[in-house]
Amino acid sequence: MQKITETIVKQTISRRKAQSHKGTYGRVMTIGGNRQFGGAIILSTSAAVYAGSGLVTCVTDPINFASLHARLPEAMVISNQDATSIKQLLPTMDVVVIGPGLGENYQALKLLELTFSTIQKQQTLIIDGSAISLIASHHLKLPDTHLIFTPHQMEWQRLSGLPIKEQTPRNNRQVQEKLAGTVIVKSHRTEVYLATSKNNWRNTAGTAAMATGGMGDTLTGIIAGFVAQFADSNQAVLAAVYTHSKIADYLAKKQYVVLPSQIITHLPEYMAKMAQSEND
Ligand SMILES: NC(=O)C1=CN([C@@H]2O[C@H](COP(=O)(O)OP(=O)(O)OC[C@H]3O[C@@H](n4cnc5c(N)ncnc54)[C@H](O)[C@@H]3O)[C@@H](O)[C@H]2O)[C@@H](O)CC1
Ligand SMILES: Nc1ncnc2c1ncn2[C@@H]1O[C@H](COP(=O)(O)OP(=O)(O)O)[C@@H](O)[C@H]1O
Ligand SMILES: [Mg+2]
Repeated sequence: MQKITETIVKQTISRRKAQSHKGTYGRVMTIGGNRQFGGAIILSTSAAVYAGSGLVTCVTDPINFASLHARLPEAMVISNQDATSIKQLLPTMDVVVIGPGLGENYQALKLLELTFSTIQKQQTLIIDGSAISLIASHHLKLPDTHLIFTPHQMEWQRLSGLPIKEQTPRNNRQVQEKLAGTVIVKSHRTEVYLATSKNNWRNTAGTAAMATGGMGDTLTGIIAGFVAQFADSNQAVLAAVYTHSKIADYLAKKQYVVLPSQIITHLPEYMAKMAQSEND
């Protein structure tokens, strides 16, 4: 196992070029948030905006529009029932996140299937939460695109068939090869199995102060923002995993629990610090 450290973050986050605009920094679509789990997609979308994505569009149940906009006027919205707009806009995105708070009912399944049939080869699809559980329970065929799965250990058990005790690096890698995507197995020491490299990676940051609902939803937005902006996708994934946990470690010096929204608020400052020390 290789260690994910701050060096990777410093190598990944570069200073912004003066001659740039929002189009330079990537388009992200976040899909999820039913009536029960609106908070999950608000966290994912907020993390994508605060991580620096140029333009972010959230596809969710319209019941979540007002609460999302009250916290994050920067995000655009589309109703999760508006298949025409989704089909039209999804192919223009660099990165799509699906799953945070999506739920597992019939409507959620249809939205996941629509996403799979609309996504293009050159795009990146981050698959999280309910979307992972739906793929496992309905044995869905995966689309031909750049896939990033972000299961916690229980979701990984559902998707891979490996009980948590048998989730060894060797077994995880075997299933990753079948899925043909990058797999991030989240735990107290998250592991990353990159699709285009044989190296396996383990996070060196993270704290039990992160063990609270919405923490993984937040990670999806950070990964989306980093992949949308930075040239090397593998580096971007590793840097995102570390950044999420490192900000939590910093806040946990003074806090018993760290809230996902606090990590989001601290993203721009941490990223500026990393960009300044780019070549240190
Ligand atoms: N504010 C919100 O709207 C929230 C919505 N959420 C959404 O709720 C849906 C269901 O996700 P959940 O993860 O809650 O439910 P799941 O039923 O998929 O898994 C949760 C259970 O898995 C077990 N588990 C074992 N190892 C674990 C590990 N390493 N990390 C986490 N859990 C582990 C725990 O017993 C835990 O109760 C997802 O769509 C998710 O995005 C959650 O993220 C919680 C917050
Ligand atoms: N004890 C812990 N130590 C380090 N990181 C943790 C710990 N507990 C949770 N995390 C991190 O918090 C996130 C939880 O993700 P997940 O279970 O999907 O949350 P949710 O679905 O509620 O948003 C993961 O990134 C995981 O690595
Ligand atoms: Mg989760």
